[in-house]
Amino acid sequence: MEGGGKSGAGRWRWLSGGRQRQQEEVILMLLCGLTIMSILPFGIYRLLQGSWSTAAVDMALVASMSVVIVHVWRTGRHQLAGLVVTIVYSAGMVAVVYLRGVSLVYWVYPTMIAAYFVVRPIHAVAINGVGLVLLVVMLFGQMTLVNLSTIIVTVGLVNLFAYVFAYRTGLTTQRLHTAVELDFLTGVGNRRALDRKLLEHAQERRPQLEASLLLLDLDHFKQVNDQHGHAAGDKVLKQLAELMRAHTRSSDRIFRYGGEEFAIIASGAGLSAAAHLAEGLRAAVASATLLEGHSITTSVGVAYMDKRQTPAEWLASADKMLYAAKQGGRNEVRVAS
Ligand SMILES: Nc1nc2c(ncn2[C@@H]2O[C@H](COP(=O)(O)OP(=O)(O)OP(=O)(O)O)[C@@H](O)[C@H]2O)c(=O)[nH]1
Repeated sequence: MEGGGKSGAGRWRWLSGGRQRQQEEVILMLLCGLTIMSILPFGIYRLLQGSWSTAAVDMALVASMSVVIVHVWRTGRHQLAGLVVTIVYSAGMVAVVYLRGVSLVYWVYPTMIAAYFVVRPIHAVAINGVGLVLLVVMLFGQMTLVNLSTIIVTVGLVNLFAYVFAYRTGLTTQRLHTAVELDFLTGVGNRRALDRKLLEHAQERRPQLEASLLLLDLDHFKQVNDQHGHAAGDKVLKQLAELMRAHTRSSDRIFRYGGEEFAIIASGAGLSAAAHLAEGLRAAVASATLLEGHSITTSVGVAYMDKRQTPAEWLASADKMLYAAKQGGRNEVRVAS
C-alpha cells in the first residue's frame, strides 16, 4: 500500500547500504554477524579461563567473519566469500572438537547446515564431507564404535536432508525468477528484467564493460490491430521478437518495454556499434514480412549507457531519440549524441 508510513524497501534501506543487494549477500552477512555474536562470548570466556588455543580459534573465526562482512558490504561479491566462510566454519569446527574433545561435537550440526545457506549444495556436500572424514579420524578411539557410528549416520542424514531441501529450493527459486522476468507473449524479458539489468550495469565497476540501450517502437501499430485484429497484432509482436533474437548477439538482452515497444541492451557496444545494430534492425523489420499484406516498420532510439548517468537517464535519453525518430517521419534511427 502506498501512502502513510515507510515502505518495506525504505525501512530496510540501512541494511542494504543504500543499494539493491542480492538475497545471498544479505544472508551471508547476517550469518557472519550471528556467528560473531554467538562465538565472541565463548572466545572472551576462554580468554578469561586462560584456554589460549581455543580462544585463538574463536577469535580467528570472529576476525574472519568481520573481514567477510566488510568485504561483501563494500563490493557486493559474495560467491568466493561464501566459499571461504564455509571452509573457515568447517575448519573451525574440526579444530574446536580437536582441542576441546568430543563434548563439542554438537556444533557440527548447525555448522554443516549453515553451509547450505551460503554455498551451492554440491560445494556444501564436498566441504562437509571432508569435515566429517577429519572428525571420524580424530574421534576414532576416543569413543565407542556405536557412538561414533551414530555421529556418522546422523551427520550423514542431516546433510542428505539439507542437500535435498537446498537443491529443491534453488530449483524453485530459479524457476520463479525466470517466470517473473519473462514477457508471456513474446518470451523476451519484461520490464522488471530490464530494470534489473539496467541497475546491474549501473553498479558494474569494470569501466571496460560498456553498453548501449536501444528502444524500438513499431510504427502505426494501432492500424495493424484495427485492420487485422488483436490476434494478428500479437503474432506480429512474436515475430518481431524472433527477428530481434536473430539479429542480435547472444550477449545482447531483449526486453518488452511496453505494448509494442521493445528495448535492447547491447553489451560491449559503444554508440557507433549500437547505431549500426539499430540500423540493421530497422532495415530487417522493413524488409521482413511480419504480416501478410501489411508493410510494417519500426523507429529506433539509441543512447549510450554512460556510468555517470542513472538508468532513468539512459531510458529518458533513448526515449527522446525514439520520439525524434517518430517526429522525423518514422522508420528511422536516431542516436543520442
Ligand atoms: N495485439 C496487441 N496490441 C497491443 C499490445 N499492446 C499494445 N498494443 C496496441 O499497440 C497500439 C499502440 O498504439 P499507439 O500508441 O497509438 O501507437 P502506434 O499506432 O504504433 O503509433 P506510433 O507509435 O505513433 O507510430 C494500440 O493499439 C495498443 O492496443 C499487445 O500485447 N498485443
